[in-house]
Amino acid sequence: MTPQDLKDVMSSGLLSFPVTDFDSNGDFNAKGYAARLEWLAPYGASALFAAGGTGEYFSLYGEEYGQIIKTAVDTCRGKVPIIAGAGGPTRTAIAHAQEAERLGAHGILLLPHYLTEAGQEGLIAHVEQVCKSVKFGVIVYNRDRTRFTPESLAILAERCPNLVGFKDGMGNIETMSSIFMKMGDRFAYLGGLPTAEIYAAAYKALGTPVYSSAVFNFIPKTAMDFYEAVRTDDMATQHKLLKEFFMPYLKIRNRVEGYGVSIIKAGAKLVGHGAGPVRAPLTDLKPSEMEELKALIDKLGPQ
Ligand SMILES: O=C([O-])C(=O)C[C@H](O)[C@@H](O)C(=O)[O-]
Repeated sequence: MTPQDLKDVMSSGLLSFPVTDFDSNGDFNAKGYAARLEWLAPYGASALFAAGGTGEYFSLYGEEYGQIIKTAVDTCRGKVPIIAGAGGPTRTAIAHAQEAERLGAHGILLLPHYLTEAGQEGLIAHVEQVCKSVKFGVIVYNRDRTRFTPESLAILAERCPNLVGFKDGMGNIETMSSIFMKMGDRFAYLGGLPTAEIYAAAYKALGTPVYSSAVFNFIPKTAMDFYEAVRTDDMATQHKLLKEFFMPYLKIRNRVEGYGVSIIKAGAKLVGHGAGPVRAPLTDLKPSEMEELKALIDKLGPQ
């Protein structure tokens, strides 16, 4: 897939980030992961991000990365494009980006670098080195310590023709608006804040209607229904789902840092597609929280 093809894929529809399956020892469970992707692929997401944030990229080790990307690419070939997460230190991000390309992924999402603060010049060098290490398309993820100004993105767009996408995980309307006004259709834009449904209508009003859904992992039909309601400006359906599901869901999610991922694995377990425990430093939901989440899911009806 060329970078332009990746940009086209990212320009419409709902995208999602599958969780990564671990067995009871906490090791990668390729069989479970393949079954998960087989289950999710027909629901109509435009692309799936393997080993992204919700896929616990930050907890992966050694050869697991390649095993996860290979499983995703092999399982979804001909069904749905696979964009691989890659991030951390520049050299790690490059090694993973190149491995993902070799394994047949359709592009990468460049996740934040590790720990340290960095100025714009350094961030530009980081992204440029990763982009230049591969031929396929790159989407940059604006989050945490890796935050870009519109000017930095313009420099990167000039230097890196294969940088085709911008995923926002910050939710700063002024920044997002300035970036969109400066870069226009040079990038495809992805609203990717945790539980992106909450921001979907606002981002659409800014001119960037595409978003990624983590809840797609356990309520794929509702996630697609919500996306359709955003696409068609059906505010009644959006408000009903926000009120009845997403707002009480946020109350559980916001109880503990890191629950943004844990609650997705909890939901997958509750709907019979368990992906095993999260890895430390994340923690799993407590039994009483599982009960609360189950009650919310049950109200939505069959998926
Ligand atoms: O890195 C990640 O997993 C994300 O931020 C994507 C999620 O799908 C996010 O958009 C969400 O939680 O809905």
